[in-house]
Amino acid sequence: MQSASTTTLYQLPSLRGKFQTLLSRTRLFPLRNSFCRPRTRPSISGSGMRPVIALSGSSSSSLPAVDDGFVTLIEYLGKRGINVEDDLVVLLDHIQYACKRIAALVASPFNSSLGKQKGIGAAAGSDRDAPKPLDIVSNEIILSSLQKSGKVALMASEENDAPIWISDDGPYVVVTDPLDGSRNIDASIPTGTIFGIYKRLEELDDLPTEEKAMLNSLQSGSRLVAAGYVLYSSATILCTTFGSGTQTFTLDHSTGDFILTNRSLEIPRRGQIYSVNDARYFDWPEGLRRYIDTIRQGKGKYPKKYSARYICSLVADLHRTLMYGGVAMNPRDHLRLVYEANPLSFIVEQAGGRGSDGKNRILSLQPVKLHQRLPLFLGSLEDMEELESYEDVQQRVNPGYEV
Ligand SMILES: O=P(O)(O)OC[C@H]1O[C@](O)(COP(=O)(O)O)[C@@H](O)[C@@H]1O
Repeated sequence: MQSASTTTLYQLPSLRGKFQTLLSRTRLFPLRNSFCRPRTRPSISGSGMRPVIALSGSSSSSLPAVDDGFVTLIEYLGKRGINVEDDLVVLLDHIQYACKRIAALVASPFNSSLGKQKGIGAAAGSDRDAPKPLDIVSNEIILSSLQKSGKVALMASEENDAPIWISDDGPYVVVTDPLDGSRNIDASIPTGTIFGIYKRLEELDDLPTEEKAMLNSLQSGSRLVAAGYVLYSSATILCTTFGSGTQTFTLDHSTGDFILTNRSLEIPRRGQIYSVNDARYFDWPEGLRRYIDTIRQGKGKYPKKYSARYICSLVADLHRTLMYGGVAMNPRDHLRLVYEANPLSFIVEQAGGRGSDGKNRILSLQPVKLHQRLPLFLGSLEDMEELESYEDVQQRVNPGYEV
């Protein structure tokens, strides 16, 4: 029997009619090609292990020389950079602003008055004057920025049961997890914002709002035109893709700008690190146990003993994996396809890696529910191939864990 994560929208009888209509109205060519100039991957940035500032006057750069050697996010996106559509530049400008506000919030000494943890003060929604948890505040910050951008038709967020329709003529759809890893925030463990950007499906404009909002939110990850995450850690790092490689920008606190630090982040083909919550070992399927036991002992295809690293904060675990290689995983049905797995898989693929549910390429899955959960494996190409060769790696026993 097919699992929920591999059932296509088309196969669900209740949605089949709507999906047929959707398909007949939807252009089938990849939308992202219309947003970016042809892929250029200048060699200035090195392997991705050590981000470098883009220097002016580099002969290998396709960007024009700049006076001081610094390129901001907006300059990078604009006409003198990779030249994405103006609407997308405006949208990214608003998203980066929201993320800077969230960065300030998570680092603020006044957070206790905001109630970092769910459950401090009254639960969200039960008391108008109660302090709100930071993930709810972050959600409001992002929503407000998207509304002000004038470029967004709808936002679908982890924090809202249903997608929020913003504007009939906004050209984009934004999916987001506004503050992932927030369960760790009282300990100042890194957190992150994840976002993915689609084109609004104009073919659906005549449908009732609720219906078109849901169908727009359930677009396959293969239709993403851009995706990104922001890591709130010792540095605040914005990692993006517009379908032509993966770039990182680091927040310069002195100017408030995200500065390009790596214009072509490439994940090593093979790492020596696995990242998983291995307290769950006895709930894992046999294939996953064998895989982890093998690489731990240095008996896998790469004959070195692997190390374990697990922060339990998805963006941080992924960022380290992109930098150093290896595989980051959560084998149980926990992480969400629409606003976590899809944007992050797009980024990983654009960096030369792979995103999978243990069997299928994430970007080939058709979401059927906004908050659909699935096992998630992200990492270096060779590590991912080796892991998937064990076949039985999806954790079916998922009792729900307290911590
Ligand atoms: O409990 P597990 O299975 O280790 O899951 C940890 C994962 O859950 C997350 O905290 C997200 O979970 P929530 O969406 O419930 O906050 C990730 O940041 C982290 O990678």
